[in-house]
Parts: sequence; C-alpha cells; structure tokens
Amino acid sequence: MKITIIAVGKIKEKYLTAGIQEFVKRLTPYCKLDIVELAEERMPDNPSAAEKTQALTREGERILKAVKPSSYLLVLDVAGQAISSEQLAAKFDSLALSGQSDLTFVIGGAFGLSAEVLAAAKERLSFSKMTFTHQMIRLLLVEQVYRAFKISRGEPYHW
Ligand SMILES: C[S@@+](CC[C@H](N)C(=O)[O-])C[C@H]1O[C@@H](n2cnc3c(N)ncnc32)[C@H](O)[C@@H]1O
Repeated sequence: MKITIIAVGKIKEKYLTAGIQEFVKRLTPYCKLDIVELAEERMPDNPSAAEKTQALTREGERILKAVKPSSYLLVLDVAGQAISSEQLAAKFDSLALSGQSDLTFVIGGAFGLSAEVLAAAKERLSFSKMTFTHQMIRLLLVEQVYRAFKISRGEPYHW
C-alpha cells in the first residue's frame, strides 16, 4: 500500500520528530509512506475572518495540487467521523480489496482546512472532539496507521 501524508506546517519539537521518525521506520515493512510538508500561508497578527479564509483557500489550493487524483483522500478534521483503530484497519483492508492501494491523509495547519479541501475528501476523520496541534496529530496519525497494519495482520502490539 502507498500512503502519503500531506501536512501543513513544520514539526518544530524534537520529541515529536523523534516519535514520528520511529513510526515511519516501523511502517517500512507495511507500506510505502511519504510525508509531504507544505508551508503555512503567511497571516497577519490578529487576522480578520476574511484574511483567514483567503489564507486557508490558498493553502487548500496547494494541498489539492499535491493530491494525486487517483489517490483515496482522507482528511483529518476535528468535526469529522470518529472511528476505532479496528475500523481504520478494516478500511485499509476493504480499500486494498477493492483495488485502491493509494491513500492520502491531509493534516491542516493552525487554522484548519479550507471548505474546498473538506469537500474534496472521501472521508473526514476525527481523532476526538479535542483539538490537537498540527504537530501532535502527525505523530498520532503515524501511530494509528501503524496500529491499523498490525491489527490487519493479526500481529502483536500494545493492544
Ligand atoms: C490546530 S488544528 C486546526 C484547528 C482549527 N481550529 C480547526 O478547527 O480545524 C490543525 C490540524 O490538525 C488536525 N487535527 C487537530 N485535532 C484533530 C482531531 N481531534 N481530529 C482530527 N484532526 C485533528 C486537523 O487536520 C487540523 O486541521
């Protein structure tokens, strides 16, 4: 399976970089994983609602350009659908069975994702009702992708 994570913004915390790298390494036998990091749009201090929307729209255009049209697009969105790790594993399996082995996950920046990106997604996934930083959610995502492969293969992990 080929998995691409498109993420807006850099990881600045060393402890998160180390955690993400660990799961990227662990995922090597299970999938080909690419992380595409896009720059955050510049925003004035205390942006107005219109300035935020404009910046999100520009960011969204760059995100959508980076998504391969044939890839199955899942976006991470606080207001999306909450699913279990087992359901994520089952989703990977059913997509692979249906011939879809190219998935793209998108993580938004500090102000979230544009309406266009949300509308383009096949699925909007929520990791809980709580909001995480874009840096933290990247670690959570790679761990959940790893967990999904372990579940799907019936391999031991910290259940
Ligand atoms: C700091 S959050 C953006 C918060 C923004 N106010 C919003 O409502 O989208 C940055 C990105 O992290 C991801 N994210 C943060 N918390 C999440 C959660 N609980 N579930 C899914 N994605 C989350 C989303 O992709 C979001 O665009």
